[in-house]
Amino acid sequence: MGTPKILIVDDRPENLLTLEGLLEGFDAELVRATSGEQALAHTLDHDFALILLDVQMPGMDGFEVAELMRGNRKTKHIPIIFVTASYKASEHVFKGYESGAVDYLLKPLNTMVFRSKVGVFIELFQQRQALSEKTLEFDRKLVELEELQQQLEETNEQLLMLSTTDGLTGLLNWRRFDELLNEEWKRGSRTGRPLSLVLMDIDHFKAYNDTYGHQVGDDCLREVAATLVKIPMRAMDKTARIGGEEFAVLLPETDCSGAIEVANRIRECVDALEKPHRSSPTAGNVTISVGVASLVPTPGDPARKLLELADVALYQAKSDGRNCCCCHQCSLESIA
Ligand SMILES: Nc1nc2c(ncn2[C@@H]2O[C@H](COP(=O)(O)OP(=O)(O)OP(=O)(O)O)[C@@H](O)[C@H]2O)c(=O)[nH]1
Repeated sequence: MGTPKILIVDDRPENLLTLEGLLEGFDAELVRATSGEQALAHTLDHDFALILLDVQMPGMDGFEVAELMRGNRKTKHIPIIFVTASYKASEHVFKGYESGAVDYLLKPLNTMVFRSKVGVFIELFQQRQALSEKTLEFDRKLVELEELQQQLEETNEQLLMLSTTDGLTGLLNWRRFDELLNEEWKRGSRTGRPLSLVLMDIDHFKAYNDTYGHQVGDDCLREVAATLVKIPMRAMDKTARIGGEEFAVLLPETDCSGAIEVANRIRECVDALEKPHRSSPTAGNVTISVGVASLVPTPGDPARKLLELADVALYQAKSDGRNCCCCHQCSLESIA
């Protein structure tokens, strides 16, 4: 906090000296002006705690100075005490207050009264300064807090993303898929609408890895995942990588025939990639086998039931020669 400044204005140097004497002992810096013009100029360079203003001065008098100060945004809040020897009854006092003065003292000044008034204004100024510093600090802290909050939200979003996403393919991971399966199972139990699951497994992927290397195997997994993402599906359908070379699509409110349609589309799209797989005993390119299961969820049964049925269908598709779809509901008949 800076030392409070007091502007003393009087055209007579001896009066300025008297004021200085009366102000002795205050922890304040005194700035002097011998005319109204000089006083106004000082107000532009300093922030005063108080102005002691002589009324009668040649040129611009004290009232004019006060009026001009009240009209200016930077100076209108500065308290003014008019100090004058001329006492012309209440009309002058009134004029002083009208122009914005906060007090009006007559010469000769009563030392006790004068000093106690000045003391009050210095204290007020210091309180105002302390308040504005606290306000600034508070604003700074508020900005810091908002930044921290934003960082926290971003970190939480990233954490959530990491905990629900498969790092290799960007698809949902097993953990999230399992949650969704349970949620949709419960929803289906309430609505009585069917829930379908399409389970996919890349054929002879061990041989693919052995032939082309693990890195190329990873690229292949990404490519299959990207193909799944491109296949048009409804917003509520969820695609996940649920195991090494195993993928799943959860299809809420979809019956068996709808799920078979999706399953065939997916299998055809992967086949159409024509991605070479020279060590595949069943095809010259990367293919997938697909198992489909569809159920109207029953409240007492676990959601895993759907997964188990789809798994049985997938096993059947593998047994049927791979690169095909099997549906559990269709008596495990191969459908492609
Ligand atoms: N590159 C790569 N390979 C993986 C990843 N996860 C699992 N695998 C491999 O996938 C292969 C799966 O092999 P298997 O379960 O024997 O099945 P498969 O060779 O695909 O044979 P079928 O499923 O019967 O057609 C294993 O060799 C795993 O090491 C992965 O993240 N990246």
